[in-house]
Amino acid sequence: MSEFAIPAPDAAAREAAQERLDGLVKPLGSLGRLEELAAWLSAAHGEVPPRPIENVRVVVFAGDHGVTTSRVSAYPSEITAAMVRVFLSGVSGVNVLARQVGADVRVVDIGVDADLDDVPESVRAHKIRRGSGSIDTTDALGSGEATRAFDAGRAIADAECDSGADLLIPGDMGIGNTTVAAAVVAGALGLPAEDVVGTGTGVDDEGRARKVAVVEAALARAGARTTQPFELLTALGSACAAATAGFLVQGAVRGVPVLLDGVFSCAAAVVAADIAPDAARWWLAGHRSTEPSQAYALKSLGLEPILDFGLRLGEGSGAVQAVPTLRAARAIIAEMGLLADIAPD
Ligand SMILES: O=C(O)c1ccc[n+]([C@@H]2O[C@H](COP(=O)([O-])O)[C@@H](O)[C@H]2O)c1
Ligand SMILES: Cc1cc2nc[nH]c2cc1C
Repeated sequence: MSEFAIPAPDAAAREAAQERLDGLVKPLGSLGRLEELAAWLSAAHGEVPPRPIENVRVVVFAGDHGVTTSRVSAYPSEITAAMVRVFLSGVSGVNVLARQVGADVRVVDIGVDADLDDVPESVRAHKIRRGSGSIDTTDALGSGEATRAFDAGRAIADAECDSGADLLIPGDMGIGNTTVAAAVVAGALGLPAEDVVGTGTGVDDEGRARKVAVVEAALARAGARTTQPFELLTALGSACAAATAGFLVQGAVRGVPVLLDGVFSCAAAVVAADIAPDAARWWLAGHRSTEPSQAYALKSLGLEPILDFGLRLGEGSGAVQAVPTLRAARAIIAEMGLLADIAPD
């Protein structure tokens, strides 16, 4: 039994939605995935039609990863801290894409390997530590840090829900985090490193081989600890992975839909689903990343991404791109006419 009280989506609303969708002025089932999303949203909101999706919140979890010392990224780790300032100045990729759909973006320093004294205190309020251990040689986190980070993620989701969020999007910023995501997915699902490791920000074949070696060493070091989610986060994850997992679980506790993004949020989702299995009922997958471990994560969660645009930016950017599609799904069930009104008797 999970210790989290997660509400069940409304099965009667889902059924009523399906009935309405079947009666709309179109051939049965012809709006495909949009119909599925409309029914999902009706169940989440407990009403047909579901409410408009107005208050979309992206939270970018920023943190560093000790694996960068093994040259697993195409970019230096200093980019992580620099990008925090870019999010705050409003010119990152996700800032721009979020403005297109009227979504808010908040960045939180969970584990950046720098003292960001110049950024607002609210950004640093949930900081767990500077960086994380290099998982091939040592634990990512110290004792109690995975729980503290998980609770921080829950508190962040609570604050967003308290101020009226009706859709949560987890974003990520962390050089080296595709290596950690691959290790987390491989550890949780029992997969070989070779199958899950991708090219991240764009490493060459040698860079990818270094990533595989790091993940192999990390999995060997973690051993059977991968069977317990908080142990897995401690051994193979990071403060950001744990905080993102807490954010995803708390969205579900609050009954607020969550749109997962790329590889990092999906890796965190696999662990979050181990911690609170019913939480996944409140999650949709925004887009398909180019990272192989995201595909394994989505498969294990039974989620089919809404978009497949070849995005590999992270930050919540792919999920933000899927927001108009979710709104379109709501619009069809709210606004389309009925076939019965035009059909001959
Ligand atoms: O979301 C994805 O699927 C994704 C795929 C590749 C790279 N990223 C972003 O790039 C960074 C991690 O890439 P890397 O190569 O440093 O491991 C991190 O900041 C992620 O947000 C994100
Ligand atoms: C510039 C830059 C921006 C990013 N946003 C997410 N990951 C990133 C990695 C880099 C290198």
